[in-house]
Amino acid sequence: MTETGVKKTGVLLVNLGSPASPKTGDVRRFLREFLGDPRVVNLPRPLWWLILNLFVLPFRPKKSAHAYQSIWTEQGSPLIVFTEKLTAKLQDLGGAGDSHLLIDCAMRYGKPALREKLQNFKKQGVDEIVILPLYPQYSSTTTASIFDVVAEEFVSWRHMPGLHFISDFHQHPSYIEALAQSVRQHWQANGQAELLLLSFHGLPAKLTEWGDPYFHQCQTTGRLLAEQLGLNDHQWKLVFQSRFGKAEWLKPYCVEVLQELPKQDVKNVDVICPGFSVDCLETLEEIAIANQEIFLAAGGETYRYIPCLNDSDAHVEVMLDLIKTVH
Ligand SMILES: C=CC1=C(C)c2cc3[nH]c(cc4nc(cc5[nH]c(cc1n2)c(C)c5CCC(=O)O)C(CCC(=O)O)=C4C)c(C)c3C=C
Ligand SMILES: [Fe+2]
Ligand SMILES: [Fe+2]
Repeated sequence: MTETGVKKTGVLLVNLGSPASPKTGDVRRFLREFLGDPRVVNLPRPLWWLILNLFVLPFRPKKSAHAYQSIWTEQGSPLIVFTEKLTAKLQDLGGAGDSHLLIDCAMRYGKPALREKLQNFKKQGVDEIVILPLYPQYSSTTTASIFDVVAEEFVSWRHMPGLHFISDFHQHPSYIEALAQSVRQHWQANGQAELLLLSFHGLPAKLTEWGDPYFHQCQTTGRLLAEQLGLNDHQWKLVFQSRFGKAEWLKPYCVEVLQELPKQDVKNVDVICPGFSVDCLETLEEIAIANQEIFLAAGGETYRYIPCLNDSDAHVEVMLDLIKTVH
């Protein structure tokens, strides 16, 4: 509690995280932590332990390290740099005249560690904590995994603060409007392609049967964004990217659609990734570089990637609106 008796609130933006560096060893450490999370891979533990240690960790890190090297910046991983810049802007705008509001960010895997940031809030004597996962659409593999760590940390706290957990914002009007504004700006600068492709990170298809609402939330985001932009059904399409492993994932697969489109005489596309709050490996390397090459090789002519909301003012407004809904 502050001297004036006003409640002190800590707001934590939480993102997935990145390796400490794009070197193979650091990428292996990161993938071991990430892929070892039972929320991310649901297989029976002993079976997955064998697959992970015999077939994934000896090979995947080298390939992923190469991909990370292609997007790494002087300041570090784009995902962490953008998340930190967004947080800094939010501190300036939202935190300023509101000294009882502490705003910070953390990563679910790697550093800055989520539990350390929660302990910081504890030291500062917060009365309430707002956890804001930077995943617009809820998934058990991402959002729930953040909750698991928060819950684990609280086990050892004698005095647990109030807790607000923002489980998704897939249809929040500010988020939809910020996306629409970003698309309109892109069209003004580059012209409008025949098709707007909305690409979301994929998931094993079984998770939807088991009750994960991610697929439906992606569809809702897509429909609302298309409505906001006044697009008819032929002018946009929703796809899923970043398939991992051999199981069936959510469809349609982004890569397959990009290979088919030129055959259907659709040769110009704009691509946006509304399921990612900030640009990262999966958008900058996979979508903006690798998938562009696939589309052009299949006969496509223009392929333009629309960046994530990143640290834009519109994104800061989305975050402030979300915090206002609970604080
Ligand atoms: C079983 C595997 C995976 C599931 C399920 C999964 C879900 C999922 N992931 C994101 C967001 C991101 N994933 C990122 C990287 C990444 N994802 C997987 C696997 C699964 N993701 C791997 C193995 C990797 C590492 C890179 C690689 O080897 O390909 C990232 C980027 C991190 C960065 O540092 O830039 C993000 C972001 C979501 C939203 C999601 C489910 C909805
Ligand atoms: Fe306040
Ligand atoms: Fe992922």
